[in-house]
Amino acid sequence: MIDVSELTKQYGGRTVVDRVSFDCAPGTITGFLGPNGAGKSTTLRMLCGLTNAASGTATIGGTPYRRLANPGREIGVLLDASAQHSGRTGREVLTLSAGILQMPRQRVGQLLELVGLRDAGGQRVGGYSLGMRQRLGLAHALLGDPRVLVLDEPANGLDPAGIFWLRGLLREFADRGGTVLLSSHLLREVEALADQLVVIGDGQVVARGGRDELLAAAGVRVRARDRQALRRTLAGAGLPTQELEGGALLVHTAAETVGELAAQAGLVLLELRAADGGLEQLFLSLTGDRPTTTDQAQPREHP
Ligand SMILES: Nc1ncnc2c1ncn2[C@@H]1O[C@H](COP(=O)(O)OP(=O)(O)OP(=O)(O)O)[C@@H](O)[C@H]1O
Repeated sequence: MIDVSELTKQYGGRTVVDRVSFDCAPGTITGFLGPNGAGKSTTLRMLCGLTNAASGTATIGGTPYRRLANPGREIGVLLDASAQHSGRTGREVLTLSAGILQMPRQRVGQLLELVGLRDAGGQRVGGYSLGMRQRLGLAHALLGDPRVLVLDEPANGLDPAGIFWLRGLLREFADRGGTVLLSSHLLREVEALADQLVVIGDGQVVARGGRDELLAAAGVRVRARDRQALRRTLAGAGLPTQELEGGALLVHTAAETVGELAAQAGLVLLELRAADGGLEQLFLSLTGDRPTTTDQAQPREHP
């Protein structure tokens, strides 16, 4: 369990993280979203004890990162995949860390296999692509068999197959009771992966909650064989509708509610899904910013 409470940070007299609070429960994946410079990385760095907070607290299982006896066994962290020793091989990097974490050496081979670097384990990290460094960073984060993962832009540099693989890996980790917190600009990625969302804009949390519940605010697109009957049914349940192109209706409620009402009324639905834009619309309306919707984000360096 991650618990962030009233976390605040100033740089040069400017508040860049402003009383940020949220928590992440075991078995869930939380997406931490916000435009460039919103304060995501700074928040994650404070959570992982890399930057001091001006005020507020951040704990992992009730303990601040710096007071964890063997942090790598509790929390796996990947904040900057490019910050790895370029002169060592992937296998050496993991073997050194396995020693520090007191993990059995055979775990190194297992993890290289898991992240798809079995054949590249003997190559120097300096020759790795960004996607390979990201995979190595994930192996590193998973090395101590932690219950919590904190990942800053983990999909950066991964190709579509890599992103698909990452999704499965994180979902399985959460399904086994792990807690995942990941930041991303890639809204479609987060939409597909996270069950909880924390949206930050200008240092402040502007929305947080279940993904489905937050997306319901963006509305549902529904199309029935008999549009007028559907409109009457929804209106009868106190749900006003708006006309969309293609004969569809926009309604502000959960898709499940629309489906149930339609079924009760014996209506045939031809389409029922989150309204176009989904998370992107939500993000824009909350932060007034333009998100990155393709895999173009670049890693940042932190002084
Ligand atoms: N070490 C630092 N010194 C001074 N200002 C900093 C430092 N680190 C971050 N900032 C500033 O704090 C603000 C928040 O930065 P942060 O990196 O946390 O944002 P972010 O949401 O992670 O952005 P991005 O998505 O672009 O990585 C920015 O205005 C940034 O310029």
